[in-house]
Amino acid sequence: MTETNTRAGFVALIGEPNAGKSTLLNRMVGAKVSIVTHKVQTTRARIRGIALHDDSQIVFVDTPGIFRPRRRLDRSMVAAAWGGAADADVILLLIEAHRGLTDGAQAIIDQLKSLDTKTPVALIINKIDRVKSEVLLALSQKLNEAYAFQQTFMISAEKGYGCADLLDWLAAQVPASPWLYPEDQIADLPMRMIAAEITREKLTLRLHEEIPYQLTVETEQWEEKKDGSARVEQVIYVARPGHKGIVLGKGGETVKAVGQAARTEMEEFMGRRVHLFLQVRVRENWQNEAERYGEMGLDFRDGD
Ligand SMILES: Nc1nc2c(ncn2[C@@H]2O[C@H](COP(=O)(O)OP(=O)(O)OP(=O)(O)O)[C@@H](O)[C@H]2O)c(=O)[nH]1
Repeated sequence: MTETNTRAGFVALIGEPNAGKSTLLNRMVGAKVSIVTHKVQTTRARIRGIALHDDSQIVFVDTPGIFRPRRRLDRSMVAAAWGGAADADVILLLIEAHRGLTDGAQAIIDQLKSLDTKTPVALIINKIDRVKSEVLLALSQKLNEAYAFQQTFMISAEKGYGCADLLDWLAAQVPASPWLYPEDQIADLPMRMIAAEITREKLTLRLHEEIPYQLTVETEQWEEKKDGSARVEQVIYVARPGHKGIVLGKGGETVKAVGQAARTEMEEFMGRRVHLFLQVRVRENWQNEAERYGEMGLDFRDGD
């Protein structure tokens, strides 16, 4: 390929929590780089995935779900989301077909209007597999009255409907440019952080209610072994002493199951053997500690 034909740019995915941003990112990139669960607000970092299509390299910024921030951590997440949108070449606003124009979606549209950016915004009506086709046209009209979207796509990120058209369009939208990343790179997150995200996803799937939002996972040690395997040591930080027992489970069975599931996925992702060691520690104030934010790819905002 000659460099003169290439295109490259950033695409920001915005939308309410659970709109399907991570699912869409994974479908576009064709590999699992951002964690997807049924629970809201699982995405904390500005994870990027890279899709190659035609001669275009499309770099996705998977932002945290945009919602009304209360806690300090939440405010950092929201700031990261809008920061990603403002820097992008294209913004995709995801709306859930069965929920329509919710108050939360309207708040995002209001924020978009105040963004003072010429960045084109496309409307992505996602989860069309969950509604009858008759409702889609009316929903699309209503949303296009609320904001002057450049383009509307109706998709199912999960089933793949409409995703090829969206990818074609994005490939044509990003500006003429040399590629920004080496061809074989699918995520610019360091492996340590991906490994921590994998463990956090497994914890989120196993634990209930508030606890997943009150814990964080860090990869403390990463050792490359001579036989090609990796020895990975991670710490699960919980916010309250009472949570430690819950994460450990009876006789340590919860953390053991989490570790097994996480190890299997890390091995699939990296294509080699992994020895994973998990520890649970209480750190009551972790949500207010500046260094944790840097590790999650977020800015720490001082002052409450
Ligand atoms: N039926 C259906 N479900 C979908 C579709 N796309 C995503 N989902 C589901 O919706 C849920 C949320 O998807 P995510 O991709 O994690 O959503 P997100 O917007 O990244 O969420 P946050 O990280 O909380 O911001 C998951 O259970 C997905 O499986 C779709 O096209 N159809």
